[in-house]
Amino acid sequence: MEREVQRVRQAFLSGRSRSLRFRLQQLEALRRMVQEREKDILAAIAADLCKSEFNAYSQEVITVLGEIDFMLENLPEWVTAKPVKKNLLTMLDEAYIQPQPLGVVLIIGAWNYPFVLTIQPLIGAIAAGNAVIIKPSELSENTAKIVAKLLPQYLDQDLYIVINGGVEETTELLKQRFDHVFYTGNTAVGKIVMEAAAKHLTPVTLELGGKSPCYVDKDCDLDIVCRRITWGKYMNCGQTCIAPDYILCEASLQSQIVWKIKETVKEFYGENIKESPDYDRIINLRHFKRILSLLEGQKIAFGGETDEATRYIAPTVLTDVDPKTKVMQEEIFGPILPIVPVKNVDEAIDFINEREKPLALYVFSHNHKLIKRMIDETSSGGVTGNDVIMHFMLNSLPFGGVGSSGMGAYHGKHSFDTFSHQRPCLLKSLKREGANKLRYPPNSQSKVDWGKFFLLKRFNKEKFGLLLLTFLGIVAAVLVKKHQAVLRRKALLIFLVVHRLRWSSKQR
Ligand SMILES: NC(=O)c1ccc[n+]([C@@H]2O[C@H](COP(=O)([O-])OP(=O)(O)OC[C@H]3O[C@@H](n4cnc5c(N)ncnc54)[C@H](O)[C@@H]3O)[C@@H](O)[C@H]2O)c1
Ligand SMILES: CCCCCCC=O
Repeated sequence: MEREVQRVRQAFLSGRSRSLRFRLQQLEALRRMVQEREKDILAAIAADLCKSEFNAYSQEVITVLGEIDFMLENLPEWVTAKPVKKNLLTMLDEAYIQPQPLGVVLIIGAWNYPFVLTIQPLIGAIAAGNAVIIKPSELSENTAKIVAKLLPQYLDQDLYIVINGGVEETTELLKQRFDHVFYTGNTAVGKIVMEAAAKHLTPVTLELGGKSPCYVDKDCDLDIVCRRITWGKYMNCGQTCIAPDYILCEASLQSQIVWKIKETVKEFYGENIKESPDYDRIINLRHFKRILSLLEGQKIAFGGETDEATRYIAPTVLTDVDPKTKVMQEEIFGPILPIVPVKNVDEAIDFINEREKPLALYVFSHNHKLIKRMIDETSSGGVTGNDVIMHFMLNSLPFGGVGSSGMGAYHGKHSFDTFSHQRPCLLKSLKREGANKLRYPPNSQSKVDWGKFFLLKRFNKEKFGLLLLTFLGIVAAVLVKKHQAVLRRKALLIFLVVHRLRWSSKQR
């Protein structure tokens, strides 16, 4: 493992990942890979999650292609140095921020969207000029294999490598020194990753999970609300980090919501859900059993049918759920939707604030003020009002958690920033030492007054005249510097005229 990381570091130190041209080439090659090998990629995702090719394409491949296009379009602008505002002390100097790559980045992916959750961070890391080691999730083994097979066929083989393996390999990998670790997965492992990274003082981005609440106000079009919730909850069989985990609503809405979600499930997946190509399966038996255990003691309004052999769990809704029960203590990450009745929006806000900060928050209401209030009075990684999931799709929005749902963010420019160091650069001249002497010892009241003037723009009245004079001197110096060429030409002209006149008078 050490040797592998060393090889990638050497490739980074060669400097070839840094040029804009190289980054664009690699991103274009990655796009070619996705387009030319689309069938293989879709087949691998399908094998891991019993997913149709349509679903795999629209949930994963589209996002990857969109992200590459966005990077290619904007990268030339992002990589350029950005001049910054200057103060009186630096007005004659050059000051700018230069984004630079961090170095060798480790990306640890999760299994639930196994392609997009490893390739989208990779796009950001390449765009920022880094070398990358990718560790896909071992649970989605088909996608892990295809990623390991295809990337070396299209990308630089020493700068971007895939290491496959489980807990043992990841533990070993995490002992190495990286310049950034980007982890997607559960919160418990997030702590392990952060602890390992801390040993090298390596910064981390943690894309974690949590229970994302969904508040449904009574001032709503429930048909539309329930269609949107049904789509976001049962997509990928509920195995979505930002799926609405549970519904909070007034008790009077409960039965209507149950009825409308049930009708929508029929509309989406037909009478025989098991036969629907649009309904996926649970990743493995461990998760299947974990999800089933959440149903114990609950009132099932509809759904609840299961098939262990195919890891099928029907879209399920639970009503009158007691917040103290197991289903409300951990992230569900499956197709079970509890409804927890609350008295009003105040109680919903308190309910959310009494728990860990979620990855997403959803609020449905015609009342815009109510949505704004929920946003102002709660905290979560991201928010979508009157819909679910959709903030993930807009790459101008940073995607990430807060508190126990994660730290840091990515997507679009936010990925570029995550994988870059914003290097502050100040370029001074070795001239103008007079002004610089003010900061050298021995110190004095007069030097402090100068400091106040330059940095705080505060004047000592007695010395105001002197300061004004100095300021005018600086302005004059700036003007002289700016018009140096013109002045030099004028002086030369005067010199020539004077000499000519003296020469003429001598002749006479
Ligand atoms: N915020 C996001 O973008 C996002 C996206 C997807 C999933 N998630 C969250 O991830 C969770 C589901 O994923 P998961 O954790 O089951 O995925 P997982 O089991 O695939 O684990 C994620 C990664 O961690 C590694 N790993 C597992 N145990 C480890 C250990 N002990 N030490 C070091 N590495 C280890 C795995 O090899 C894998 O690459 C959910 O909580 C979900 O909300 C978050
Ligand atoms: C439709 C794509 C959603 C991806 C969400 C990522 C977290 O699981």
